[in-house]
Amino acid sequence: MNIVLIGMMGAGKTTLGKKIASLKNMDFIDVDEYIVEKSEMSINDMFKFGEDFFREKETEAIKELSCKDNTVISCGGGVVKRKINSEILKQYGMIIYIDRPVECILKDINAEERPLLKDGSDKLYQLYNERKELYEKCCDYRVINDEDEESCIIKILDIMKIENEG
Ligand SMILES: Nc1ncnc2c1ncn2[C@@H]1O[C@H](COP(=O)(O)OP(=O)(O)O)[C@@H](O)[C@H]1O
Ligand SMILES: O=C(O)C1=C[C@@H](OP(=O)(O)O)[C@@H](O)[C@H](O)C1
Ligand SMILES: [Mg+2]
Repeated sequence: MNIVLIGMMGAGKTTLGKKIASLKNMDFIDVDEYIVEKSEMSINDMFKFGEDFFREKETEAIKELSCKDNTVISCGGGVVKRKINSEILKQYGMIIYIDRPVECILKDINAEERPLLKDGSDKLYQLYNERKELYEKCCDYRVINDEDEESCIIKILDIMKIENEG
């Protein structure tokens, strides 16, 4: 059984995914880190070739993860933009949407590391509005992450417990 984390950039997918995996003795894969390692290029550099260049690599990476089991897979925020990605991820396991308010995200995010935010943080509100329906449609569970990391981890562990018992 795999856990797939989706949600906006800065929602906490990478941070929470690592912690959940370690607490539950599961493997951890961050799709962005996987792509960066494989292509030996930073995400920022990939975006210099256009967003599609990165999205192709993202779809390729997701396809390659099909052999995974007992793994927490943290995706990049834009993974739901391509229907094919959502379809593949649904087969991998339980999809949890980490829904963190944009105001909270803005306190933590380093916009320089996120190429899509180069035009300013208003862009984050725009992306949130564009994507929230896609996240909701793609997920099995939605977790509101508006407190500290620990509170969100407890919510995710509760969902995993319910799934295991059910
Ligand atoms: N409640 C919270 N949940 C997750 N991350 C949080 C929380 N509060 C603060 N943070 C910080 O916000 C940042 C989230 O970034 P990251 O895990 O890279 O998100 P994502 O992978 O979704 O883009 C981290 O620096 C993390 O320490
Ligand atoms: O939302 C997006 O389109 C993106 C989110 C990033 O991942 P995180 O959500 O882990 O920050 C990364 O994949 C890339 O910068 C594009
Ligand atoms: Mg991440």
